[in-house]
Parts: sequence; structure tokens; C-alpha cells
Amino acid sequence: MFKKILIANRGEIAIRVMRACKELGVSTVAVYSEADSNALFAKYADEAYCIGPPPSSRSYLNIDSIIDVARKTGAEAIHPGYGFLSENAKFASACEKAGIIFIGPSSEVIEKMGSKITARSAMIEAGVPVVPGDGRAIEDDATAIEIGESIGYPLMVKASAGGGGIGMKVVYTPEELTRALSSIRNVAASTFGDSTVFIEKYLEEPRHIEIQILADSQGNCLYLGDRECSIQRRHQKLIEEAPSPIMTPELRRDMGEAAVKAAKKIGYVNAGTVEFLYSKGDYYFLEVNTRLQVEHGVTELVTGIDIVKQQLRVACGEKLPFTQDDIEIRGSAIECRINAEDPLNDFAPSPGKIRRYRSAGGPGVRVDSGVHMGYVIPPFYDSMISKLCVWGSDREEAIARMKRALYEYVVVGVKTNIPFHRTVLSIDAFAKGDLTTHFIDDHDVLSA
Ligand SMILES: Nc1ncc2cc(-c3cccc4ccccc34)c(N3CC[C@@H](N)C3)nc2n1
Ligand SMILES: [Ca+2]
Repeated sequence: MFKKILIANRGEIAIRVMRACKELGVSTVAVYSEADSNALFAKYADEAYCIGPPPSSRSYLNIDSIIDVARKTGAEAIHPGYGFLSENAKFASACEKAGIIFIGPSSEVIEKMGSKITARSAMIEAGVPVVPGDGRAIEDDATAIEIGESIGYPLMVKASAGGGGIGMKVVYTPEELTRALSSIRNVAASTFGDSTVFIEKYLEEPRHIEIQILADSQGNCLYLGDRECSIQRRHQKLIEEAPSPIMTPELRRDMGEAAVKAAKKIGYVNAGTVEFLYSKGDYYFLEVNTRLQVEHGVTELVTGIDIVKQQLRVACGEKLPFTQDDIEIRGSAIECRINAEDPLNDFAPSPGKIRRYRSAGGPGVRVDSGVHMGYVIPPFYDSMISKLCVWGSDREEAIARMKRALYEYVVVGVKTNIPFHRTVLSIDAFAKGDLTTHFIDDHDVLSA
């Protein structure tokens, strides 16, 4: 096991990784920007170094300064968390070159999965169902029109280097198709530096279901169940749960085995997520996320497995300590992302000083928070301040528990989306598990 690792992230996920390290006797190095000099994660670490001014580009995205701190402190490995450099192949290879272990898959796999076109063709070879469509990069409008006709409208135009919903557009006619091709190309070129686009069939009312995978460097790969992530707003997930309310043992095994086939095909090592769209009994590969996800905690709650500890073990070259048969999904877990934003003002970020803070607690409640009373939430980073997770023996108990926890959770001084979550949890369709990716729009959830 490592003696010391550096966490190249901030907030709740930095603390989450440090907690796993503390339990394993691994000492931790935090890197923080000038805006985070008072942040909890910097205090929690055994060592903490300022790596630059507040803007992410000058600090949390600054590859050289992060690797420099790792070298100086003798950190043997770096955990990238999520966001920032977590899916940046250049960062992973910079670590490899510096002889520092990147806790995640290889830079080649990150690179490969960063292209939706490459990922899709790897899935087809692995025999994993993909969204109906055409995996070729679109070179000109005439070909696009032809392909569009053969797939059948409505279509989804997507940037191959896209992610998080950026660089995708639904089109219903050939005119819309040609217009979308040029607009997506431009967005993709400026946002991702890669204007490659492709076309798929648009699935109208899908669910967003993802499979957590874990693979070691000895060729063992298994899945840790499923998560339903359909409750999103503008591609930001808000409420996630495990298992999906529509999951059956057969479907879970089917999707899980497909995800493992995908992981083995691309030579995946460490923790990762295979995202699917589910529609009318069928599921289709969307993309592979080559990082630990925000919502990993709900999987930990229903499997009893500490995924971050397993990441550290795998990165050390250890074999997975369990097989697929050892994995059991028990009960139901729900996560609400607590964001410092104002639901009454289009969810605009609401940075500022937390004047009163009382966390939720009690049976079956887990709070992964990066904040505390008196903390000043900086305006430079994303607005998520904590994750409120609950476990129940079944989904009904989990919902009741989440409602109780949302009632207990008090944050005064900044606006939060807690009222929004209280509203969603009380919607009948939510209790019934009638979720699609259009849930928030369909129920025009105005905050309380
Ligand atoms: N062919 C096809 N049809 C429907 C889709 C639906 C989604 C989707 C998934 C989850 C939430 C959404 C919210 C609004 C619009 C789309 C979604 C989707 N993605 C891709 C990126 C991921 N974050 C969301 N891709 C889709 N692709
Ligand atoms: Ca992704």
C-alpha cells in the first residue's frame, strides 16, 4: 500500500479520498488555490500546498504545479477525484512519465474513451448494444442527409469529444440536421478542440442507467450493480439512486455483464462507469466515464464496498479481494446533490458565508460535505457543497429517510437547492419510480 498520495482535487471529494487514505494508513497531500486556503479539505490533509490563484486554469488544472508538489512531497500516487483533470489523458501520461501512479485507468484508455466514436466502435466489437445510428465521423452534409434518412428522424447530432451534454442537439428535419452539424462542429472545436461529429437515433424518453465497474491489473473485472441517474437538470445530475427502481436481477446481470465485456475489451483498470440509455426494455451504450463519479456513494451503501479503498488497492497492483459472486445489492440508496444555488433565480450559484450549518444525521444517513459553519463558499468552482445520501431496507424507506434528512439539513447564509429536493421527493411519480431524463421538465419542478 502507498505511504503517501496527493489528491488533485478540492471540496467533498478530496475529503472523501482522504478518509479512505486515513483508514489505510496512507498519508495525504492536499493542493489548494488561494481561494481554498481556509477550506476543510486543506486542513484535513497531512500536508497542504498552495498551487496558485483561484481560477481553476491557474490552480486545479495546472498539471505542472500539481506534479511538482507530488515530486517534492514524495507522493507515490495522485488521485484526481472527478471533474478537473480526472479524465485528462495528458495529465495521466504526465504522471506516468514522472513515475507517479495515476489512480485510474491508463492514459491510453482515457484517450480512447474520450472519443465517443472510438468508444462506440469498441463496444460494437465487444458485442455491447449501442444506440442505433452510424458510427462514422460526418464529413459533409450530403453524407449526413443520407445517413439521417437511413437511421430515421428524430436524430441526435453529437460531438465525438463531447461530454456532460455539451455538443449534442436533437434534430427533426434535414434542414435542422445541416444547421446542427455546423453549430455542433463550432461548439466542439472551441470547447474540446475537436470538431468531429456523428449521428445517432434520438431516444425520446430514456432512462439514464449506469453500471459501476471495478477492474484490477490482473485481468479481474466485475460490476458493482447499477445506478439510476435520470433526475438531471441541464445535464447536471441532481438525484441518483441505487438500484434503479426498474432493475430486475436478470436485467442487472445482463447490463453488468455487458459493462464488464466493454471494460475488458478496452483494457480498463481501476474504477469506472459504463453509462447506458434504457428505453422500452432495451439498453444502449452511451459512454464510459474513466473516473470515480460524484454518485459513487450510493453504490457503496448498497454493496458495503468502499470503492475508493479498492481504487487505492488496485493502483498498488493488488488483486481484487472479491469475485462477482461475493457482490450483493442490499436495500436502496438515494443521493441528493446539495448545491449552493438559488432555485428561485434559475439555480444561479449562491456563493458566500455559511452562517448556520446543521448537518442531517441518524440511522441510514451519510453526508459527504466539504463545508462547515463559517466557511465562505468561493464563486470560482462548481456549486456542489455536499452530497446527502441515505440507505433504506427498501426504496420506500429510503425515500422516507431522505425526506427526514432534507428536513434536518440546515444551511443558512447562502441559498441552496434543499427546498427543490424536498419538492421532488414529494412528487408522486418519483415515489412510483416513473423516471425519465425529462422528469424535471415534465414535472416543471418549481422550488418550494
Ligand atoms: N441518441 C440519444 N438519444 C437520447 C439521449 C439522451 C441523453 C440524455 C441523457 C440524460 C439526460 C438528458 C437530458 C437532456 C437530453 C438528453 C439527455 C443523452 N446524453 C448524452 C450525454 C449524456 N450526459 C446525456 N444522449 C442521448 N442520445
Ligand atoms: Ca463522460
